[in-house]
Amino acid sequence: MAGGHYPFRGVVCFLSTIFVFTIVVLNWQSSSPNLPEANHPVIYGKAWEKAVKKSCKVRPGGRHVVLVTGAAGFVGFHVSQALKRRGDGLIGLDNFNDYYPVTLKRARAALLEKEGVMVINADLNDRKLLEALFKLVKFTHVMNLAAQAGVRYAVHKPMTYVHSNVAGFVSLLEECKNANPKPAVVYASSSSVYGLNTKVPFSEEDATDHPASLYAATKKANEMLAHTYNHIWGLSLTGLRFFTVYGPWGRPDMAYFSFTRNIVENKPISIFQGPGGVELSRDFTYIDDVVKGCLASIDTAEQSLQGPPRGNPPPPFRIFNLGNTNPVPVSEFVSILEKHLKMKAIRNYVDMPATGDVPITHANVSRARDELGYEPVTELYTGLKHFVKWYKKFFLTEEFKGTIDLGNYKPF
Ligand SMILES: O=C(O)[C@H]1O[C@H](OP(=O)(O)OP(=O)(O)OC[C@H]2O[C@@H](n3ccc(=O)[nH]c3=O)[C@H](O)[C@@H]2O)[C@H](O)[C@@H](O)[C@@H]1O
Repeated sequence: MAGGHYPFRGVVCFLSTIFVFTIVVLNWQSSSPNLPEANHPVIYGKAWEKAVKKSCKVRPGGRHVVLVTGAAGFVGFHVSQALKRRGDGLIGLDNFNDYYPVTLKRARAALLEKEGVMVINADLNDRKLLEALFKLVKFTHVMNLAAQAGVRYAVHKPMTYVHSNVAGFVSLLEECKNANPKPAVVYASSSSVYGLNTKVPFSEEDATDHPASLYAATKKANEMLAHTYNHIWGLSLTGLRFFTVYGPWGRPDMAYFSFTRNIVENKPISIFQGPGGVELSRDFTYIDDVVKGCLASIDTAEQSLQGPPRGNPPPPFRIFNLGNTNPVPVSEFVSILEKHLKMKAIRNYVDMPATGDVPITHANVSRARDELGYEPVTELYTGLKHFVKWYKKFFLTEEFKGTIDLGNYKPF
């Protein structure tokens, strides 16, 4: 009797395994912080391919065809705009993760789309999509600005840094080395790789063996991974160490943005102090200067080796500091914000949390000056003036108020 039930039980068992598996996969997908929500639903369809090609068309004045990752992010948005405006063809990629309000990322992407730049909603780990893109378009360059940013958040969500900055970067490099032609790659590193170094200003030749945060460690990992792909596959790789980049359309998790918001809303701000009440200083660098450095890196990058390396020397492996060369204590930077906002900040001086900040950043940019013609020209006073003007327009004027809804967002 019981024996008669066994085949039936087998079927039930099989079906429930499938059911449980499906639930697990669906759950995993919905809990994945970086799950792309397709804004270009007909991926791989003819219309999609046509749109990709249109976005990548080189116009008069342009030379390159660039894949810009992190295009809906702060630096990626500005770099994409600058490339498009000078005639280069490009496609943007972004996973629109919700580390900070997605409304801001969508607003940046919408502006890009208006200017003819398609921004695809996808993650760097989406190998199928990358493969399809590289098959469809002969990219001359890849500008990798996609990353899980933020120094302090890494204490709370280490795995999202591993997912985007480490796994995502390797996935991208794999596709670059498989592509035909192989593009030259420029990627974002960070001043944080200098970590606990005490010798200032920071030079590219300095050792970077003591990262103070997991974020910094992933950026250092990017540089190391880049080295191996340069060495083994002959990919052209250029790393850019950005120094606290700020400006219009910036990141609400960063101090200049969150402080502005709090000052305007009459809320207190916390100014971190190091041991012994020492002020932290940052080499705040204005976005327009950084964009020039990014474009010059693309323009001066040698081609990747095409075909198997077969003992041919790889193109130069390059790393540049893109800073302002003038560190400013955080409280002085708050005073400048107060002037532009014509409001007083409620300042709370607090001990710096043990979440990975370093006392000072200060860039030596001689190498970038020599090889890229990089010259930071924007004083902090002027740069913050531009930022405050933008902030007032989008968050305080009747015309634009509400177009970028930051809700109750508070950075870590
Ligand atoms: O240049 C870099 O390498 C890094 O610059 C910034 O990191 P950070 O310099 O920490 O930028 P903010 O978060 O804007 O902080 C600026 C300064 O304000 C301080 N701060 C921040 C937040 C706060 O509530 N209070 C405060 O005093 C920080 O300690 C820091 O000295 C970016 O967030 C990183 O993604 C980037 O890689």
